[in-house]
Amino acid sequence: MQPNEGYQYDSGPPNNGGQGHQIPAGSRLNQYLANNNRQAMLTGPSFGPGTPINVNAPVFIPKHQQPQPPPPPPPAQMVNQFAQLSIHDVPVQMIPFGQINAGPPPYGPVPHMNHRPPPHHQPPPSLQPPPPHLQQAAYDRYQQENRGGTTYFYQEPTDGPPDEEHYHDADVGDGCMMVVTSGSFGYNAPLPMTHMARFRGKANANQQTQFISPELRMELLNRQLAFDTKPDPSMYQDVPQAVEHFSSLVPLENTSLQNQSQTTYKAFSCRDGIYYCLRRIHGNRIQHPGKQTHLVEQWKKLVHGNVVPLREVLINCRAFDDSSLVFAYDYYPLAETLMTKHFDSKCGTNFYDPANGFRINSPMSANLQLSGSGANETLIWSYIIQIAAALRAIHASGLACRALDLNKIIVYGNKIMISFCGIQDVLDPDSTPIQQQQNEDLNMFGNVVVALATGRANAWRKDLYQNSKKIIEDNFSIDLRNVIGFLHNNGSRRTINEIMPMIGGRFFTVMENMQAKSDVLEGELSREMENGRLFRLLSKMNTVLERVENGVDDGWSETGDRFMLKLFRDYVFHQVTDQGKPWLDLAHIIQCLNKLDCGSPEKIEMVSRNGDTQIIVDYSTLKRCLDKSFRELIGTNIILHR
Ligand SMILES: Nc1ncnc2c1ncn2[C@@H]1O[C@H](COP(=O)(O)OP(=O)(O)OP(=O)(O)O)[C@@H](O)[C@H]1O
Repeated sequence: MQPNEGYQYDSGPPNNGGQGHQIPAGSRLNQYLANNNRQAMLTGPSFGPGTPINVNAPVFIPKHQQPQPPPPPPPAQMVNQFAQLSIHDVPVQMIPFGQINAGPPPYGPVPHMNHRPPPHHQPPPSLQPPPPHLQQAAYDRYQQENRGGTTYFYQEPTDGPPDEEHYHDADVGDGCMMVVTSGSFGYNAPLPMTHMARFRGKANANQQTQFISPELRMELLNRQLAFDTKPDPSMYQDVPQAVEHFSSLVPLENTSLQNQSQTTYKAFSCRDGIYYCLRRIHGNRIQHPGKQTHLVEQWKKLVHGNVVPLREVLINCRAFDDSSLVFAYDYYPLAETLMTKHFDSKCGTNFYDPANGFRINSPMSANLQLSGSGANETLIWSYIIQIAAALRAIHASGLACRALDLNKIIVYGNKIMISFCGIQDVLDPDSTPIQQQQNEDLNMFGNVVVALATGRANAWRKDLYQNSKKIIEDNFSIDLRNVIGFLHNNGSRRTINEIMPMIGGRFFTVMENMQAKSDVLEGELSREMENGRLFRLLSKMNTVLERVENGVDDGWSETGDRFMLKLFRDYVFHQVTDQGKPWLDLAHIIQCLNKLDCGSPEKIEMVSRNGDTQIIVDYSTLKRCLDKSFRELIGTNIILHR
């Protein structure tokens, strides 16, 4: 290796029994180091060998220089601290569905990495595919049980993870990996399910301050799982593989019922790689596209936080063996309707797997329960404010919702959104004046509030209304009664803006709550943003380090800039104390990586494992080494998948 600008090295120290290389007193190097950071030398801890070098982390001690016999294990405190910061390191036992079930293979494209290990690179024994008899044994370990129409595959209890990582059965959902429901629902969840269940372990203080909060993480993981669900094609023979540019259709409701006129699916768009919510209108042929769909463009332009955006309309679509009308909306994973949330939950026919947050409706939920717990007044006001905001935007765009009921309002996190807008305008182009249609929206809005307040989905019906009024008078504030009275007052001309004075100060409460949530999320985002940056840096480093060959250059990883990076890797991750104990400190790792990322002028001392080479180098040089090596890689024979 040639000396390079920005770093120096000497020819390597003699092996002096773990004392490291002594920098000669009076040498220019010693003076340089002494002048540079005198203060740190006086106060900083000396972990390194021999002369206390002015670096802000212990010097890497080559293995053969460590004192013999091998030191006792590091103090529990240090190890624990590091372990607490790591993701659970318990080996996760995952057996692909294809190996536990003689049925169809796992669905969806299995990512194929095309990884070709070099000839001398043997996978560790644990990664070798198990012999057939062991595969059978793996299959045998899975028990099958039918509970309430849902078939669970679960693993017989084994020795389990180490004590400190023990999860209660409820946490891992009986090791449940695969959920098949009777009838038409059979979702094959991807393998990460098992490890996601493990994330449910209690977070400790360190995790809470340094990483995303466990509740939010679980919520996001659950949503991710919903994105990843794939349908079982053998059970969904009537669901097409593709609908124009949409593929991987997953029913979001029971599609096997008789006489359904509309059904909903999650689908993946090959155009932009995003999931959408498709609403199919069965057997609907559009005779005059221009006339019937002229309001679609206006709906597509409507952008509001409480309205699910309409993205596309497919007319006369043949994918379902008829002429269907398909509306594509943004997809919100695990969103549920107000009907499901407040009226369905007690009937017990919805399936919810607490281990992975996987939620589907079972076929039994077809018989909707019309009574439920409803909602309390605070929640109802929050809904009123959000629905009013949505209607205000819709009406201001010269449109009317025309279909507003408990099934058309979805709950996503702590916000609610009006879904499936625009369908009515295409199905039933109406010549009624828009004010009248908007007035009708207010009536339907009133119905929703009455239903939520009374806990009966049809409480607004004429024959039940007197009784409903009585319940509301007995249990809710006069302000809420006034709002309902205003929304149901057909006698006068009304606009949605008139509801504002009735909402009054409650508006600020809802706004403050949302602001608080957004602050929390922003805080989480800023932490994760830093993690993402360091992850990219680590990925870059690891693609370069220990690469067996780069094109024709066999010694690529051991020479030049890569040699520097290897020493740096040891400096960052493989530090030991002067007693030879592993020195584990996440703060050190993060600090080093941050300095590398920004190319700090600060210098560090790196020592090769055999102790022959000692290098003083600044981070900016290391950054150049990394960038240059990575450029060399992508400039030669690497195929980049973006
Ligand atoms: N934009 C969306 N993103 C994700 N899920 C959605 C979206 N819009 C609706 N859903 C979900 O689609 C499912 C279909 O709705 P649901 O089955 O309640 O309606 P429906 O029974 O078809 O209503 P209706 O009785 O009016 O026909 C619901 O679980 C709902 O949460």
